Amino acid sequence: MSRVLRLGTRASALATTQSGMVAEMVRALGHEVELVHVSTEGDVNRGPLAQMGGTGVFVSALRDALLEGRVDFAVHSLKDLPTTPADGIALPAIPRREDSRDVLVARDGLTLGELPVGSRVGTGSPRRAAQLHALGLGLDVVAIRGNVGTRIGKVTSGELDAVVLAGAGLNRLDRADEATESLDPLQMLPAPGQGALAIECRTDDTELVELLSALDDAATRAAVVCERQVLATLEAGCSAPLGALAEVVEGDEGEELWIRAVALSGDGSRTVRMSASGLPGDAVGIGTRLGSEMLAAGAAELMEEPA
Ligand SMILES: NCc1[nH]cc(CCC(=O)O)c1CC(=O)O
Repeated sequence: MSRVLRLGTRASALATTQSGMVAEMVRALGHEVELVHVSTEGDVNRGPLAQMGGTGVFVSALRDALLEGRVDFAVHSLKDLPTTPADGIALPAIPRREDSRDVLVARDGLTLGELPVGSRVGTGSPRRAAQLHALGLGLDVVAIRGNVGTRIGKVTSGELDAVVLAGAGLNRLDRADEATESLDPLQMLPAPGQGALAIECRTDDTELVELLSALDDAATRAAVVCERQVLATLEAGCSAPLGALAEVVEGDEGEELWIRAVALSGDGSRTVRMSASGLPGDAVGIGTRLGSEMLAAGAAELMEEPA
């Protein structure tokens, strides 16, 4: 391709790092890439995300820039993408996911189990808050927002005893060594799509759709499609108290997809926890089945209960 490819990115450290990683992947395929900054409502407005129209606040400005031809492609954290496809926007690549787990960054190197009763643990995520409450450790869950640096700063300053963050974000910012524990998904299931990147471009830019599809990882795509199908079936948004984690593993008869999911009441006192498995090619079907079973068990009503 002879043109220079313009990669639209938000200005945050995590967004520019993720875009930089993808820019390198595209350059490795032999193409020229330049980064173009685009600001979004989620960056400008510092209020609680849940009051900002919920899903997609970080996403729509980049999609507008794509559709208006100001940029050629964009990188999102997959977990921030609404489950409904956008008109004119293609998702040619979901690169290989590395760490999907949440991590704890606590004072004095503490793990979750070592935090004393009454410890102040910060998170802005209803999913993380509900799962923290559900552990029954007597933690005081404090609502916070801000970028990774701001959140960790509240532990460094002594304002909080710990915060919970996506491990992938810390790894990408080269701050993985600040995590004091990677949380076992048995205790803390991640958000659907957590840790995976989504690369978007215009559907009608068929040349670029084809080029970017070289960066797609089929196993990661199957896993996150399944996780997001649970979310869609439960008609929940990215800020719902819902965790889901799927993996493609080698079984006796070839590849199998496994998924675990949990829906919680806001205060974590009630949970619907279920799992399913099947063939990776049936990721949508597996996610729909699991979501339907969770609905039948009352998951939708649970998630509406306040914190
Ligand atoms: N909610 C914002 C957000 N969107 C994606 C990530 C981390 C990177 C990822 O999950 O891929 C984060 C930060 C966090 O949850 O700690």
